Amino acid sequence: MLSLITRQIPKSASRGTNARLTAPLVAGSPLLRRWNSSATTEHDVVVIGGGPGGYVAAIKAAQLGLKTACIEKRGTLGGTCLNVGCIPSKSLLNNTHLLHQAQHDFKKRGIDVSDVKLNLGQMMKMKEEAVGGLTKGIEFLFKKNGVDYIKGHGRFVSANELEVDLLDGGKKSLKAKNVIIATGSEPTHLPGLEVDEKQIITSTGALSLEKVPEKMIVIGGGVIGLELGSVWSRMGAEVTVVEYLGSIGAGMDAQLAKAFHRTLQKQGLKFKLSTKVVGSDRADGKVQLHVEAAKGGKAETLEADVVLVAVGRRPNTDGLNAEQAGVELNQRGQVKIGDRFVASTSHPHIRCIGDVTYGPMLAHKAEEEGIAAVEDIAGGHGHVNYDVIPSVIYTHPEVAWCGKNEEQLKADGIKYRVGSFPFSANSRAKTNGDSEGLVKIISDAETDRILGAHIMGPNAGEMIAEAVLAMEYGASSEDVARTCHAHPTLSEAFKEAAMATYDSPIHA
Ligand SMILES: Cc1cc2nc3c(=O)[nH]c(=O)nc-3n(C[C@H](O)[C@H](O)[C@H](O)COP(=O)(O)OP(=O)(O)OC[C@H]3O[C@@H](n4cnc5c(N)ncnc54)[C@H](O)[C@@H]3O)c2cc1C
Ligand SMILES: NC(=O)c1ccc[n+]([C@@H]2O[C@H](COP(=O)([O-])OP(=O)(O)OC[C@H]3O[C@@H](n4cnc5c(N)ncnc54)[C@H](O)[C@@H]3O)[C@@H](O)[C@H]2O)c1
Repeated sequence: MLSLITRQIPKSASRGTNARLTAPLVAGSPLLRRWNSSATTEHDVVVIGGGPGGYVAAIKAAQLGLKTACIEKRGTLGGTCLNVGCIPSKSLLNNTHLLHQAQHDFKKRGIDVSDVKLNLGQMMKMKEEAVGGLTKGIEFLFKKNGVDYIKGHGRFVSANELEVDLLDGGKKSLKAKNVIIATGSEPTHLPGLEVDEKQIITSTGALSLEKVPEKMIVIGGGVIGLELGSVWSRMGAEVTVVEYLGSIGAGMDAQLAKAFHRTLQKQGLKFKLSTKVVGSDRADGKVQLHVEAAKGGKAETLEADVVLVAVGRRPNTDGLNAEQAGVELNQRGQVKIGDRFVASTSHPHIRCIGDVTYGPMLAHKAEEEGIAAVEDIAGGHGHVNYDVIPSVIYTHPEVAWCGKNEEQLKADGIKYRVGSFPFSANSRAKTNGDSEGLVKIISDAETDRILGAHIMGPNAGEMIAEAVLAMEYGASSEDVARTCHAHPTLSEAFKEAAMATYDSPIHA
């Protein structure tokens, strides 16, 4: 029986209503006429920052008929994500995966290739082409939607006035009825390790190394460390990940974190968990990294050609002069926001979204917030359901999750049931010879509502969309298990894991 209770709007909705825009803005609506009839040349919305949060907000605002400008200092649009984040890292992840397959996997599949070699220059060129194409694509979207793209560094002069140091010289002043701060984040540095982006690097340097280092140390076993550690390991570097905590994966479900750790070890990555970095030296073209047990004790020195510092990112409000507009930062440097993304109690027309404020530092989270903030400005009800924001680590296998993990539910005292299904019992994964990992679904012990989904496996990043949709609509595990899934697909593993929460799966 399908449980009716699970069809209700999730009580998890944390801001606004579940409907995106309860009062839709259509051409000719009084709200739009009010914006359009404004005689002044000031902008209705000025967005500071052209990353996924900022550029999406700017396009949405223009689509809603608001006169919009977006200030970006980088010289290209797309922010961290398109320029030095999601996109270039995924290009390298995809191509190094293919390289690894060609070198280590093709033979067993009956594909004989010889002399497979890395052409690093060509791989980087393809990455740059992907970045160039996509960033220019946003510029095109700005033109198409009539967003004024202002290239330069923006700062507040007052709550309604901004000044821009233009990239090609000179200054420009803008008046704004509404401002959206979307200035993103920057890599966090570690004291005692001076970043030069050649030997001691951040993720930005790790996307553009000119040769494969023999030995690479990655500080931080979170998302960046594992993705970019995998990239360079596949290209032939000996990679050691030094992680302060006792597990990898920056907060993923503990069972999956253990399985993932074993898988990455099998792929050749080495790990030093519960280990902290206490200093570094440089000599003879090498970096000596001094580490010791996190809780004190055994000390040792590790040596590497390149050290990647991947210990998190910090919100970026440098040179924004935000205090001028009553904007406050918390202890972590994040812009404090209240309801509806409002960033200044004295000036409610100033909003803030994306990495520079609370929440997971993810491009899709920034985008959702960008749209919701603009819908709020336009008089609708912007909404982001923070309980169903997916996370993906794009290694191979991928790891993806959404909602709560077992540790969080235990801490919250919520009774739950777990259903798991291994890809080794999924016909498509077996046929593809790519069956490492599992799907794990956690549902409420009383209502069967899905509370969390955790996947390690091929294409986990695509599969998690099913969990996100199910959770957004408040589905039960049984709803998913009784939904027909095509055969043979990896998604059948998702169905069987759902079945396993309340019954026995068929194929395991
Ligand atoms: C290596 C790496 C890989 C990543 N991979 C993924 C992934 O696969 N999936 C995912 O969801 N997330 C990923 N992320 C995270 C993602 O990039 C960020 O969450 C996302 O870019 C945040 O968007 P944003 O718009 O808030 O900020 P940003 O993308 O940081 O954009 C902010 C922009 O504002 C500009 N700016 C700052 N101050 C000013 C100013 N005063 N005036 C004018 N312009 C200014 C900056 O130049 C920047 O371009 C990755 C990050 C890194 C580093
Ligand atoms: N696929 C993706 O969605 C993706 C990819 C890359 C980055 N990002 C985003 O970028 C952000 C930054 O990524 P990240 O990997 O730098 O941060 P992270 O928070 O994911 O991981 C940082 C890791 O470094 C460890 N650490 C912190 N200080 C340390 C120290 N002194 N010594 C050793 N270990 C230490 C932490 O315990 C943690 O495990 C993340 O919030 C992530 O959401 C997302």
